Amino acid sequence: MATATSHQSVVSFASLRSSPSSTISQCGFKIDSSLSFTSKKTNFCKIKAITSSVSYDNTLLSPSKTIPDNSQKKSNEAALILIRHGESLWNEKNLFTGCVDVPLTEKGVEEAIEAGKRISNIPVDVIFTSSLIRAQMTAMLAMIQHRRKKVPIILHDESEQAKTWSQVFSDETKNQSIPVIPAWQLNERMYGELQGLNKQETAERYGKEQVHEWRRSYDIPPPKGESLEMCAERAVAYFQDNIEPKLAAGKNVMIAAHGNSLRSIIMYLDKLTCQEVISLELSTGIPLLYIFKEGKFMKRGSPVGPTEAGVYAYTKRLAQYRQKLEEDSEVICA
Ligand SMILES: O=C(O)[C@H](O)COP(=O)(O)O
Repeated sequence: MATATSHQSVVSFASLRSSPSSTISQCGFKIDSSLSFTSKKTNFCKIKAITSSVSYDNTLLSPSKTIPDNSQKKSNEAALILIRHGESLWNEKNLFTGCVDVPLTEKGVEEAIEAGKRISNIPVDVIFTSSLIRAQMTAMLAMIQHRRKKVPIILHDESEQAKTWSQVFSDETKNQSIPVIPAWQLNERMYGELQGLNKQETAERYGKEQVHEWRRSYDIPPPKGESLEMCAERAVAYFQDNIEPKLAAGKNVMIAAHGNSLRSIIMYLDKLTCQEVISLELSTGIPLLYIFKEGKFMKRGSPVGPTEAGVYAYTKRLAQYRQKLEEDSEVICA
């Protein structure tokens, strides 16, 4: 169950963020108002080179015929929902997990369902997840709560055969589906030789400060693992290459990923410094909403519940979408 405290910790952190035009210099990269991300240590071209564009069946993104959904029209505005996966079996055991692929606990399942209720009136046209099961379970469980009742379908593009064998041959069915695009670039940071170790025991062995540095610093990697900076190089580059173009085309996007891959993306969206990102903690299963408009990301906090009026007042488009859902459910109930 999501707690008020965890929600508050995310929201209160927002007040610390720097102004939209701030420049990050302390940690070797600079973000300007055009939201470019360049690394001093790692050339941006190199970042681009390690990511590849996703290819998938675009017809799954085609507009619904039954709901003339404003979210489907070309627009300069779109919703972006970020969700850290629900509690995993290794979160429960307090083990460093990283890229080890463990499922959700029952509590994690409940958190994902609760997250889904919170965003059930917000349009979602395409979902990106990491390639790890805890993020995929979270995305699927959240989407089954959505009032629009579209079916999330994982797009397998690992081989030509996988693509061919998973084709859908009905336009109507495609219109009632949401493509789910898995990407390893959104995976949790690779925790190196800490994977599988108990967090408390590791702190006792190496000292609290050392372990805190490994877990939260920007550029100090855990032994043989990825620092947040290294994780950002793949996660933010993927976001820029594959997710931002969708938002720019007016598609509403949900990303289900991990504590550190999302911290790196939030650092980019909120233009946080490497000092500020140290205190950014993401709770499991708490959705965060951004509005992408005219090339800028506006943080809108965490939707508290499906009926919370405030969220829908953020933009006319969200309000219209919600109203349409209300009208449609009245027709169905009548
Ligand atoms: O990989 C892990 O162990 C967790 O998902 C995130 O861990 P952290 O809070 O130590 O970054």
